[in-house]
Amino acid sequence: MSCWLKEKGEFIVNRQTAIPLRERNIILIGFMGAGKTTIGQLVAKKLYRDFIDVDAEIERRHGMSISEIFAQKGEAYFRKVEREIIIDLCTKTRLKILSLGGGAYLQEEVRRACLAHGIVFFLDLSWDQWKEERLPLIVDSRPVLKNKTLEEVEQLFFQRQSAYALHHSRVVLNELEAEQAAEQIVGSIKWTWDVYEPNR
Ligand SMILES: Nc1ncnc2c1ncn2[C@@H]1O[C@H](COP(=O)(O)OP(=O)(O)O)[C@@H](O)[C@H]1O
Ligand SMILES: O=C(O)C1=C[C@@H](OP(=O)(O)O)[C@@H](O)[C@H](O)C1
Ligand SMILES: [Mg+2]
Repeated sequence: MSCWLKEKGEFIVNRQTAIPLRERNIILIGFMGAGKTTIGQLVAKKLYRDFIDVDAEIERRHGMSISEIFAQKGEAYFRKVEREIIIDLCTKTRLKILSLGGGAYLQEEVRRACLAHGIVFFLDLSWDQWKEERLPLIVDSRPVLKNKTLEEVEQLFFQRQSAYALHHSRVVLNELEAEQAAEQIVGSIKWTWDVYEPNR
């Protein structure tokens, strides 16, 4: 398989897809509360592109919150809808900034579609920082955290890392403000565009 490698940003892009790099969707993955929605919005603004938050899109289509969908239709239903929407967005849209829900990327079909058609950024945050700073902010709004002990959440956090490791580029968030993280993503993407698709 031929690929591009940007060592500094750990940037590896599959060249087999015909979509030019500049047109590919930029996809943010990572654990819940890492900042995918917040940072995705900022990246979209900086690049003058449309932003789609997959959770918000699911809520819009159902007229229900994610918590209500989990409670009334169950997690398996939510995962099916999330998978279908992401595959649809990956295969039918370009030039978007997409923020996934933290569990979406655990599904192999989702990973395959994202890696083949988009440019995937992993927003990486340490467990200690997540536990201290993010958990209090999101504990009431994420149904996956409901009725779990801290030990169980920690287990989930580390279980998911092997899926998140399958990315094109990683941003280490520890200590970064959302604005700084967005700047880093934009810098990395522009570098890649200029190096691999000059004169476009
Ligand atoms: N870089 C950051 N530094 C501090 N707080 C942040 C940062 N990014 C996001 N947050 C806060 O963390 C919470 C979760 O952010 P969100 O964007 O919803 O994450 P995700 O979409 O990954 O679940 C929000 O309250 C948000 O304001
Ligand atoms: O990690 C998960 O399983 C989930 C993460 C949430 O999105 P965020 O990652 O944006 O919080 C949302 O999709 C749902 O509550 C399930
Ligand atoms: Mg989100």
